[in-house]
Amino acid sequence: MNYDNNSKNNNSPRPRRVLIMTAVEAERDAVLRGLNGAPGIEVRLAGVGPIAAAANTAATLASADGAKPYDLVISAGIGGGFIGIADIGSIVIATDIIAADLGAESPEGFLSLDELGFGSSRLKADEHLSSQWAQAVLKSGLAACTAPVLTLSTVTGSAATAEHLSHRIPGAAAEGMEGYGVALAAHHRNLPVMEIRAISNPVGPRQRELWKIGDALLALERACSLLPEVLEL
Ligand SMILES: O=C(O)c1cccc(C(=O)CC[C@H]2O[C@@H](n3cnc4c(=O)[nH]cnc43)[C@H](O)[C@@H]2O)c1
Repeated sequence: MNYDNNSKNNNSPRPRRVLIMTAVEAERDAVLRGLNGAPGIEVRLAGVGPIAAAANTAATLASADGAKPYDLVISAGIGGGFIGIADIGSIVIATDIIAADLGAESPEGFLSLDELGFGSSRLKADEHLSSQWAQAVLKSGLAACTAPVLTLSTVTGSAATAEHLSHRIPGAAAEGMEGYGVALAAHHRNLPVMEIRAISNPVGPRQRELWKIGDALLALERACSLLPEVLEL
């Protein structure tokens, strides 16, 4: 990817037109409140789950063909946090975006896409921008970390599955349902990608009534308010 850029002190070129994909309207509205009209960043709905997210991101990227293309894609939303790693109300910014349930079961255990020889279930997030954003979030007073973020078609709903995922993907801090779909669409166009998850619930036994969606949306809004400066837009 080539930007004409004057970005300071890094190897990543500075993005000029940024696409943020959220699953649902409440997340989109939180992101928009945070951005507060910042130029150069557009927010679109991905729908829930990796399939809708891939299709809608690909369509949105294609719609820019012939016009000014996007040059950075971000998957943003609330998510589950792995217990002891990412607490409710904290922010996780992905180092790696991993399709954690894409593969095959076998008597010996789960086989990923990589192990099956069909490609990779792990896509790298833009390292520099992700780290800059996490540092800015931390500096603002919110808890934040960079770590692998899992994408699943099925929200984890038991301690056994949470433990299994943690064991299979060491260091995973959060899970959501769209990141890999958004990232794959960006990857097919050689575009850099990031994923941010504001933690609304622990990964584990399903207790939907205990999800702190308001806290997570507020954290998402605050993190997104820092994005224009991080991207030097
Ligand atoms: O009910 C509401 O007001 C509301 C507001 C904002 C978002 C929602 C959602 O239900 C979003 C679904 C979205 O959240 C992600 N998510 C959240 N927790 C998890 C999890 O533990 N595991 C996987 N995904 C999670 C996911 O990306 C969904 O698309 C409701």
